[in-house]
Amino acid sequence: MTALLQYHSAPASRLTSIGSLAADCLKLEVATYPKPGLVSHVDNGAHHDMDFALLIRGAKTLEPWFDDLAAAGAAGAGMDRLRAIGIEAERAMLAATGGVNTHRGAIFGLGLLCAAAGFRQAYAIPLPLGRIIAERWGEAILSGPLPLRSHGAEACRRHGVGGARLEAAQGQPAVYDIALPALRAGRAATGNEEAARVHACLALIAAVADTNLLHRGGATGLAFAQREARTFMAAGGVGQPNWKARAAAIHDAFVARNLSPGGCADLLAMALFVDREEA
Ligand SMILES: CC(C)(COP(=O)(O)OP(=O)(O)OC[C@H]1O[C@@H](n2cnc3c(N)ncnc32)[C@H](O[C@H]2O[C@H](COP(=O)(O)OP(=O)(O)OP(=O)(O)O)[C@@H](O)[C@H]2O)[C@@H]1O)[C@@H](O)C(=O)NCCC(=O)NCCS
Ligand SMILES: Nc1ncnc2[nH]cnc12
Repeated sequence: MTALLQYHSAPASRLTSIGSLAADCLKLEVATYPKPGLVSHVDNGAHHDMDFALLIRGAKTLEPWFDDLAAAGAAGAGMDRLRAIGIEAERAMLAATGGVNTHRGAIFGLGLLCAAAGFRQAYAIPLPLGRIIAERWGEAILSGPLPLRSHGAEACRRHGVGGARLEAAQGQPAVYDIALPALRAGRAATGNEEAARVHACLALIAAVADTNLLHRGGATGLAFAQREARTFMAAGGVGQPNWKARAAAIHDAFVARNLSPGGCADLLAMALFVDREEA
């Protein structure tokens, strides 16, 4: 694959559009209600330091960094280079949000999808983006530096889950196997894009070991969140007549317990990106 890099270069306009699509997907995720415990255009969920405007500001700030990641992917960058850009993007996000971590997980997961999209466009390789991530960067993701004190790393150590790193190294299975089919089923059931996003979000919460839920609520919090989401999905998700009231009741129950599945919010945005990029 590396030899190809000397002879091909990616069309700049297509690469530029990757950052804008990624930022749009982050904005669409925020503009989705009811998402249990999460911030939306309606309320701040279980968050005291974030609101809709702050998350939109965070998303806008990241657009050029997603473009840089796409360009780096197109240029054949290894994980060290992507990590360096990701750390700069984290700094830019924190500067724009007054120090609030709005999108650290998204910089990582969506950033890797952008790098894979750049690579795929540059070499016209018709593989799913998740597979490109796993094959090109999977090993380096798992063997890379581990933050000692991040909430996610702590939750992984304590509860034996894989978190954002393992998801990415395995080619984003929650995006491909859970969120995308749910997004499409939600669309087919309702013809409504926001309802389809709610359906995908609840499907993710039902299945993913979100380290934010573990950090805030421990194993009990994660089990509660998964049980609520599974009951909602088993009753038909957004296919049930009173779906909005039921999803809003789950949202209220998460807020009352201070639970917020920030990882599932990121995975929803990532599914929206793959849905568009691989269409
Ligand atoms: C590899 C890193 C992602 C670091 O990961 P780690 O797990 O060690 O650390 P965290 O800082 O906790 O970040 C992980 C974030 O990933 C999201 N996430 C959680 N579970 C999953 C999952 N199962 N699958 C995928 N993604 C998941 C989640 O992000 C969202 O939550 C953020 C809010 O988090 P936090 O501030 O902890 O939460 P609060 O509850 O609000 O805190 P308090 O108010 O209680 O204090 C929000 O940002 C969402 O995005 C996890 O938080 C990575 O950061 C890394 O290595 N970076 C280096 C740069 C790099 O390599 N970049 C790659 C470039 S392509
Ligand atoms: N909508 C949202 N609410 C809270 N945390 C998030 N992280 C990413 N999107 C989020």
